[in-house]
Amino acid sequence: MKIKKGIVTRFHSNTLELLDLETNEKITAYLRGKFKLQKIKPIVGDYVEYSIDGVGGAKIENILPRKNMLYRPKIANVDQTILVTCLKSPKVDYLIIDKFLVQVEKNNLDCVIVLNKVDLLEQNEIDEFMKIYSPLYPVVLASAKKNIGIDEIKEYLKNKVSTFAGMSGVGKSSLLNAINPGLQLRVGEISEKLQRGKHTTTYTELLSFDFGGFVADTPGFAALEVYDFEPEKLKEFFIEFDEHSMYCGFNDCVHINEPNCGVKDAVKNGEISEIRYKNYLKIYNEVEEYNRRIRRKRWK
Ligand SMILES: Nc1nc2c(ncn2[C@@H]2O[C@H](COP(=O)(O)OP(=O)(O)OP(=O)(O)O)[C@@H](O)[C@H]2O)c(=O)[nH]1
Ligand SMILES: [Zn+2]
Repeated sequence: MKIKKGIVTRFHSNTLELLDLETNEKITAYLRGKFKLQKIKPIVGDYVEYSIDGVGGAKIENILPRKNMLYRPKIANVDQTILVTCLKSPKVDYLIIDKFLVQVEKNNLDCVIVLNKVDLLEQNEIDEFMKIYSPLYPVVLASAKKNIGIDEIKEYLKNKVSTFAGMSGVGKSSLLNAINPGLQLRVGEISEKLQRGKHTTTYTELLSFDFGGFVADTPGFAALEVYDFEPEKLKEFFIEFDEHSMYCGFNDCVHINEPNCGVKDAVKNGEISEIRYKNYLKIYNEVEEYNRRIRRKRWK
C-alpha cells in the first residue's frame, strides 16, 4: 500500500476532497474509522497522508501536525493574510485596518496589505497611507480595475495558503478575478458565502491558483471584535511598540498612563504613528469592555 500526501480542499457530506501534493490530482477520500474514535477530524487546509485501496477508493491514514488553525473561517495551516483595503468608495477608516491587523497578529500570521482602488486616489493620499503602514508590513498599491499591482500580489500568493481579509466592497473578489481569471469567483460572491456561513455549517473551500498556491473562498476575520485576550496583551499586536518598550520605566507598562514610557516618547517624537497609537487606545478600551462583559456573563 502506497502512502501519498495531499491537502484537504473541501468537504462533502460523507467524503472530502484532496489535492495530491505531487500530481495536483483531485482525489475524493473517505475517513477511516479511527479518526471518529479519536474525535480528530481533518479540516480544510490539513496536510494528510492517504492510501488508495484495491478497489480504487482513497482513505485518509494520518493527519499531519498543524502549523496553526483559524476558527473563522475554520482552516488549518494558513501561511498569510492578504489584507485588502481602500481609502475611497468605501472610505475605510485606519481604525478598521488596525483592528484587522490585531486579528492577524493574534493569530500569528504573516500579512501583506493591499491598498486597492489607487485609481481613485491622489498621490498625497497614497503617501499618507504608505508613511503609516509601509514600515510595518509589505504594502502593494493596486487597482483591480486598472490592472495595477496584480503581478506583485501573485508573487506573494505563489505556493502559499492565503486568506483574503478586508471590509465589504474594498475589491477582494475583483482582485482575485484579476489574479486568476476562472477561479470561479463572481464579484461579490465571497461575502455571500460568508452570509450563508453565519446560519449554516457550510465549510470553507480552498481554491487553487493556476500558478500554484491556495486561497480560502471565505474572507478571514468575520468577527473583528472578538477580543478573547487580556487588555495587557494588546500591545504585543502593535508590532512597532516592542523596540521602544525597553525604555519604559515599568516592565509591564501598557503605554497609557504610566510615567517614563518609551512608546509614548516615540509617539511624541514621531517614531510611532500618532494615528496608530490613538487606535491602540481605542481598541484597548474595547478589549477591556469585552472582558468585562464576558466576566459579567460568567457570574450570572
Ligand atoms: N475604482 C475601482 N473600483 C473597484 C476596484 N476594484 C473593485 N472595484 C469595485 O468595487 C466594488 C466592490 O468590489 P468587490 O470585488 O465586490 O469587493 P469585495 O471586497 O469582494 O466585497 P464583498 O464581496 O462585499 O466582501 C465593485 O463595484 C468593483 O467593481 C478598483 O481597483 N478601482
Ligand atoms: Zn510604556
